[in-house]
Amino acid sequence: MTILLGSIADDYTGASDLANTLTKNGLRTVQTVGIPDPSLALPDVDAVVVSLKIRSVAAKDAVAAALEAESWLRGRGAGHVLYKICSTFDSTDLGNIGPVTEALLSVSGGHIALVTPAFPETGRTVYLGHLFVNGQPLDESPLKDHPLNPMRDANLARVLTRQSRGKVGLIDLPTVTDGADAVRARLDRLRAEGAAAAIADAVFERDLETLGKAALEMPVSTGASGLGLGLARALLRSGRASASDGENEAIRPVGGLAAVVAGSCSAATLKQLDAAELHMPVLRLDTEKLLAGSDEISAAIAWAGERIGEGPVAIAASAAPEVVSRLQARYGREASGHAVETATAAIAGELVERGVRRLVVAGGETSGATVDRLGIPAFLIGPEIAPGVPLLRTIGTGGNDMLLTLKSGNFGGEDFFATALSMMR
Ligand SMILES: Nc1ncnc2c1ncn2[C@@H]1O[C@H](COP(=O)(O)OP(=O)(O)O)[C@@H](O)[C@H]1O
Ligand SMILES: O=C(O)[C@H](O)C(=O)COP(=O)(O)O
Repeated sequence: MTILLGSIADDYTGASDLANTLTKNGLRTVQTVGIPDPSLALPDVDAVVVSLKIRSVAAKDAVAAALEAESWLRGRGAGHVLYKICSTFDSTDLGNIGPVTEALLSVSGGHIALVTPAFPETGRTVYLGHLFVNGQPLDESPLKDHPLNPMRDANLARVLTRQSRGKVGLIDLPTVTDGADAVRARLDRLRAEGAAAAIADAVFERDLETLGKAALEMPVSTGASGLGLGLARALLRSGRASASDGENEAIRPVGGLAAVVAGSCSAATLKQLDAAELHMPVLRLDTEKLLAGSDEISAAIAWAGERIGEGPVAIAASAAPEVVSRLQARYGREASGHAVETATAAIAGELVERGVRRLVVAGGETSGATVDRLGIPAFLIGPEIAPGVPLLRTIGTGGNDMLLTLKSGNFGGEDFFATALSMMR
């Protein structure tokens, strides 16, 4: 298998989001979970998105995992590697967007990385280096209350500088509007001034097409699905890739029971759970009792066992910011996050043991913990359920196929869970 484009995603929902965008824009794409075992038969594709769970780990560990994935992707022919980060630039001052970007540059011969989280289709735009989420500055959006990495600064050059060794420059919207040559010239000037990365403005898809065309001439870039759109379209327009119809066997029914497991505490997910409660049983986990040592996992499985034969059920740890803050104040941010992820993953594992074959998971870290617990090696990309969220079909599970949806916390409309379950047969 020789691929054109490789990507290293810092969480699993972000990986499926990007895989969805690449597929929609004509690239045959597969999503792997980490570096696949050599025995795994992957389909012939143009792009591979390697899912890693490195958004919230120590920078040195994120760098090591990313470099291993980069080497695997280059070994399969990837001429360009996109480090896929969150469209809301989820990170803390301790990394990892800066350290991983600089590490990828150091091994690829690249000198400067174009960086943009813009993804206008989902309301993420960048202007003068400032990120806006549905028109709100990042630090005034719900992302300011994220459980693991509250985003308190909309100026991405400042955010990236705080976690990078090199300087961070800006490619402003007028330069982007002047086209790919102007972007390249700006990158050359910034590199000459000692910059290792440049935040690029983007408000419309045409800006992403310009940035993708410019970025593709370099070995590395960093961004969200919007930059993936630009890279895909640049590959097709250059003739290096031929458009695929996106048809594959991902949508073939798997049957079995169905469930939703939610760990995202985003405003979107909380609304989606409230809407789901109108048409399906929803269990809200008591995370205080969970962390105090009560066997909430067994209780949740017993609750599900009484209901799941009648139809899909949802089990959610998700809670409002003030509830999350209380738990974090008592047990610590990282410890409570990890404990809850471990619990929701264990619940998902027990549900699959009891016949669930169609599973919707809400949350990036939550999805990573769950997919790792289920031991899934890779996914085929199915149809889009909502912008940024595709249906996925497992591969490499010995014929015991499952359909999954790994929903980015902030994505999807209020009826997302009903829509996803209706498409997963
Ligand atoms: N009630 C809760 N209290 C504290 N942390 C929680 C609670 N529910 C979920 N979490 C944690 O919050 C984090 C949510 O992150 P993630 O799954 O990536 O969602 P998102 O996609 O919205 O960022 C996870 O670490 C999860 O374990
Ligand atoms: O928003 C994005 O770019 C991706 O979908 C993503 O990274 C989602 O991460 P989350 O933790 O599920 O919000």
